[in-house]
Amino acid sequence: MATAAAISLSPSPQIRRLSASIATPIRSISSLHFDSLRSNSSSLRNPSIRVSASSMRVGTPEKISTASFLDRRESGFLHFVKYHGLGNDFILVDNRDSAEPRITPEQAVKLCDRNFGIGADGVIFAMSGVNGTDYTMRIFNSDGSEPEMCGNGVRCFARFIAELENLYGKQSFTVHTGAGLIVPEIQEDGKVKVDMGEPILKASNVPTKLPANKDQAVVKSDLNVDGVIWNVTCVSMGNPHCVTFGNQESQNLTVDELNLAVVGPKFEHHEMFPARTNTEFVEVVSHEHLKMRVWERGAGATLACGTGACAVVVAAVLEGRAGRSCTVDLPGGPLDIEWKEEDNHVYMTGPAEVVFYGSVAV
Ligand SMILES: N[C@@H](CCC[C@H](N)C(=O)O)C(=O)O
Repeated sequence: MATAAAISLSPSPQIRRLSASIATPIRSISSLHFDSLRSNSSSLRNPSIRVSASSMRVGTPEKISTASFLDRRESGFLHFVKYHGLGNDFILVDNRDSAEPRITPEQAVKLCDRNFGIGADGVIFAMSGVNGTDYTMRIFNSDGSEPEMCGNGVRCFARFIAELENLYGKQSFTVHTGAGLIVPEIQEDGKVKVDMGEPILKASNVPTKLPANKDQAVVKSDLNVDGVIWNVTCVSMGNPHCVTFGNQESQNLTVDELNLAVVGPKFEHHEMFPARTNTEFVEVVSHEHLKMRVWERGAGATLACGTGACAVVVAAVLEGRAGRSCTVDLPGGPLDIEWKEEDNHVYMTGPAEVVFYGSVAV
């Protein structure tokens, strides 16, 4: 099977070294016979033990101990677990022994590549807690930028920590993120409910340069995108979101008809968003049911965005389109979102699943 030949070499020696080393994981990962992980962890010590990509079957590695796999510390290798939350997928790295991410943003870009790498929307690092929190979560987007928060990612993070620490049943953790304190709770059914904190509406803190209303928020404002006037509401869930339900041509979007790849980047890089933005395009199905597609800052079209779904419910309430408790359908599946009146916090509930375990030479 071709491996190294498929790797494009970059000009800088550092990146060249990385490119060459990625040749190993591509062969290893594509050749892992996932069912073998259940009963024979020796295949992990020698991932090329099974070399037939055509025989690859993906199974959930129920019996393997994540902790013992990730405990291995051969220099030059990064052991990871790939997770997804409704198809929003991440490479999870045990980084509890260091205050710096174990790979660089440039390496993250390579690993996230869906053709030449592992393939993911981002890399998440599980680190020790600070200021009394249990853990710290950091994340690199697939373009190497570092966002403040990731909703689907923090659900995966909670399940990853539970695996690392051999914890079962209901568990909750305090997690320090760039968006402040986030509290995920693993429920008995395996889903994760996350206290996502309070939404930020003050325009300058979202941040957006769009003119704010008297409450300093941007709600149902006009945004000119290449001559089309969109109605947008801007919400930060620690990271910036621009939520739209329609434009001058179509007051109520049919999201399946959108050409996301064309319109998404125009929002992301719009001059009104100094830190770029995530954008959610939303269709109101009913007062408790919304459907959205997302263009993520630094990752493009993804199958789901947890912070985005939270921002959508906040925007829908502010625009009087929906109630505080909604099911939000994303391309990868539904999330339950509640913006609680009592504490002003947004709560998100949804799944997080292991996809596979792997090692890459870095
Ligand atoms: N998919 C995530 C959001 C990840 C960060 C985002 N791309 C950004 O740059 O803000 C989620 O589930 O929230």
